[in-house]
Amino acid sequence: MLIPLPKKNCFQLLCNLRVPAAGFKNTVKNGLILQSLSNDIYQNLAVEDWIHDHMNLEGKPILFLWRNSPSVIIGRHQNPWQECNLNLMREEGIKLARRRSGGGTVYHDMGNINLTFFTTKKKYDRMENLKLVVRALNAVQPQLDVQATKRLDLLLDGQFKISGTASKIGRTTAYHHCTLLCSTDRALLSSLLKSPYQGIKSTATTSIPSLVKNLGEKDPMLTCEVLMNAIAAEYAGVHQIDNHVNLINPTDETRFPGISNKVRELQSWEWIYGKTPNFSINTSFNVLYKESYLEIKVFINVKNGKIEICNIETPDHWLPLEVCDKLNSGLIGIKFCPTETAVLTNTFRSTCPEDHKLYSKWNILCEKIKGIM
Ligand SMILES: Nc1ncnc2c1ncn2[C@@H]1O[C@H](COP(=O)(O)OC(=O)CCCC[C@@H]2CCSS2)[C@@H](O)[C@H]1O
Repeated sequence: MLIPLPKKNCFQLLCNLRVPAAGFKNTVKNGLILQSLSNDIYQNLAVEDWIHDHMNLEGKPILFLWRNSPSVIIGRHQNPWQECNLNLMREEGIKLARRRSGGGTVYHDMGNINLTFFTTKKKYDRMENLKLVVRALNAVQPQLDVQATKRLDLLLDGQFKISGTASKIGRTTAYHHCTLLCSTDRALLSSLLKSPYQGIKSTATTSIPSLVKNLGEKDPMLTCEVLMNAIAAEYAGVHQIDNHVNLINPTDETRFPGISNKVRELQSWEWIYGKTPNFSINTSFNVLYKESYLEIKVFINVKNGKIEICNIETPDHWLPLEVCDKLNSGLIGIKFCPTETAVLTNTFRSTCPEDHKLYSKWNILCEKIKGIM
């Protein structure tokens, strides 16, 4: 539930984050620089939502700087099964988030900076923002060859992506957010952003993979801290504001009334997986039986993240038809996720008669089905 706050007051709330000094309100009139104290992707995305929903940015743009612990962030209209390796993410404890803006999937860790440029819809200008970032980079290292592309990536040496862009345009307010790779784990980035799932058909937005590089690999002086300060200084110069970075705590309900509800929504299964555009999976796998392989065919249709149609076909000399049908009908309506499937298949398993062969085939089948989720 949104707590309706007059938009003007919200700006005062944020202005007051700084130790109040005489004349402070005058010095922040033309803009504000914020930096999050949190490294939690859901909390930081909630700050973006909160500012977008509550602030009147007329004549007062905001730059928000933030970093996250390891997370994969998909675009608003994407399919996580198509974009990333969910099994690897679960193993490595890497968070998955769906953002409100469109576009492709990126990986964040503490070696990646995120910049959000909030403005009125009228003042929204992504190329200007990227030029500001390029100037800040060149102020630190004049020899860097960084250029913005037509699709608003930043490329290093004409070929390596160091920044990706996305945006959200509301009725009156807009934001442009982008990443900046300083010292991200590139090996992990590329293994996480490779989907192992076969046979997915969907209309979801697909990402555009690029060769990536860290600025720190070019010059070790280019750390996240140095670059955040340089960008803040350039922003302050452009907007003629005090070059002070206001540290904010996204869990502070007195500063951001209603923010915990936003965090909860961003963390929910319904938002992350449930908002996936409808899709189907048409695949098959082999199981070894009496020294030869048998093919198991799977067709699953997923609507709002839940299984709508399920058609698993096993050779009936391997698994009795009624057992397979039991699985097909049991899966309908449940979340397309391994934990829900495990609950269901464990319940079935316990109703299995003391038939060890059947029990083991059932196990193999259930593990394979969970593996595609
Ligand atoms: N952190 C990061 N920075 C730059 N490029 C990346 C990153 N992670 C992955 N990639 C590369 O970009 C493509 C996807 O490119 P694609 O163009 O499809 O998508 C984007 O760029 C989206 C940028 C979203 C920025 C938001 C800002 C705050 S929250 S997330 C991916 O396959 C990798 O090759």
